[in-house]
Amino acid sequence: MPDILIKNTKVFYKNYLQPGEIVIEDGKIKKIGKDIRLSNVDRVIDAKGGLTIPSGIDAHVHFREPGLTYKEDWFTGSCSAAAGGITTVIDHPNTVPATIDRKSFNSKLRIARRKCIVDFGINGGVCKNTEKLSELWELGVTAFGEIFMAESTGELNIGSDTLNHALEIIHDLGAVACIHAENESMRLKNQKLLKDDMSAMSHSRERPNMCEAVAVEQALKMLQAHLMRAHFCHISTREGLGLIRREKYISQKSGEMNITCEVAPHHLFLSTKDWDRLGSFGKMNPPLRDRSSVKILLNSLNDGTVDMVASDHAPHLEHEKDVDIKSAPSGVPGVETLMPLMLAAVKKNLLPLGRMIEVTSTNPASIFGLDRHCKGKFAEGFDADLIIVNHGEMVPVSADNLHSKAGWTPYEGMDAIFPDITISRGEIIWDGEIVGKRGRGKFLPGKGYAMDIESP
Ligand SMILES: NC(=O)N[C@@H](CC(=O)O)C(=O)O
Ligand SMILES: [Zn+2]
Ligand SMILES: [Zn+2]
Repeated sequence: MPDILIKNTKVFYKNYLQPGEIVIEDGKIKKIGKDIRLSNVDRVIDAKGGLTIPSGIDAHVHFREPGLTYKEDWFTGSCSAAAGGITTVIDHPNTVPATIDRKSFNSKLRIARRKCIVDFGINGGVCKNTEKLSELWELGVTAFGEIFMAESTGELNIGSDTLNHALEIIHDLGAVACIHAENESMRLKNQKLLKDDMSAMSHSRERPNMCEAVAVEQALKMLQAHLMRAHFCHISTREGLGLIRREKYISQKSGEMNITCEVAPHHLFLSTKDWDRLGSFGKMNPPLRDRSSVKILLNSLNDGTVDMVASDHAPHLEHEKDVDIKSAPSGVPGVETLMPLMLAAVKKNLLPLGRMIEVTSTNPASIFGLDRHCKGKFAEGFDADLIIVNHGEMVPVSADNLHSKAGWTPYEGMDAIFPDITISRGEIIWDGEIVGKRGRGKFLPGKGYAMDIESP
């Protein structure tokens, strides 16, 4: 018997927004159609004329567990995801311990399996552990990285020799390298020059546009040498993006390389203008950028140069952030507001709904191989990972309504459209409150997974 029939809804199907109905059975989309008559179904959801679209896949979160659970843990992080319409996350390795070998990977996996309410992948860390990368790959990491070219939370940054060596190994494994591109020596120089500048804006100056662009260029040179594919995390500048655009154009012609990139919502919806309002709460890496980069990021999301949006959900507590700009940790929470901000952007005609679905679901699934787990496609036979947006009205973001342990948001008061219902593999996990069970989230192993290697 089918589990759910969603009726009286609009779907984005075959490139059109059209009235439709969806039947869900055994966690999968069984049928998409119109006027579907079912004699027997467990539950009928009346979407009241609202939208039903794919839920989000957030390929860049820091859920902080193990080690930093006072900031976030797999349960609170995943509740935050569910309430914001995200049903798959990929966790990044700068936890304590960092996810850099069998032991740390297995312990993170055990915790996530016990606590996570959405489906998840785990990325492998890259530091001096180059001899451990193949074992991490076989354990089922989704991808490698973020690989830190400059200092950020967790001190996992590596020099160019190690990076080059690691890229070679990752290429041989057939895995994807995710790169945090900022140039460390330029940052260090600026840090010295700016040591007495206590303005919040000094963080943007310490890591200027060129700091990203130079690192992107360095990384691209290495990738060219290995003829390998890679993914750039949170690209934030017109200069960095310009280099990626050029590379994409050339490699598309030759078919030799395949570069993808993401932008973070804080680089799309905030800018250096927000330093005044946010102070040290606006500190993240790469930093807030001026309006000219912000505009280009949005255009590039529309024209296809930017492949996806990922939150870089990096929670720190209020009291940790509420200190001077130099002492504050970098990072802002964002997994719960990613889809709501994007839906509001669609409503404001900043991008079409179809493109939003591509950059929040289709593309992250294909880039990180989650399509083999039936993710990222609104089609019969694929996982029923959906959000229902009944009302679709714009509401101001309020930290009081969010589920992260961070307890604050850089988007306070900004327009957003939150999902009324989030469905993960056919189960309602959010309907105004969290109803998904702790530990229901499924581990989605990467392509290198050799099942027998994992310890019990
Ligand atoms: N973005 C940040 O400023 N911080 C991230 C790490 C990172 O993505 O660089 C964190 O984990 O806190
Ligand atoms: Zn980063
Ligand atoms: Zn990050």
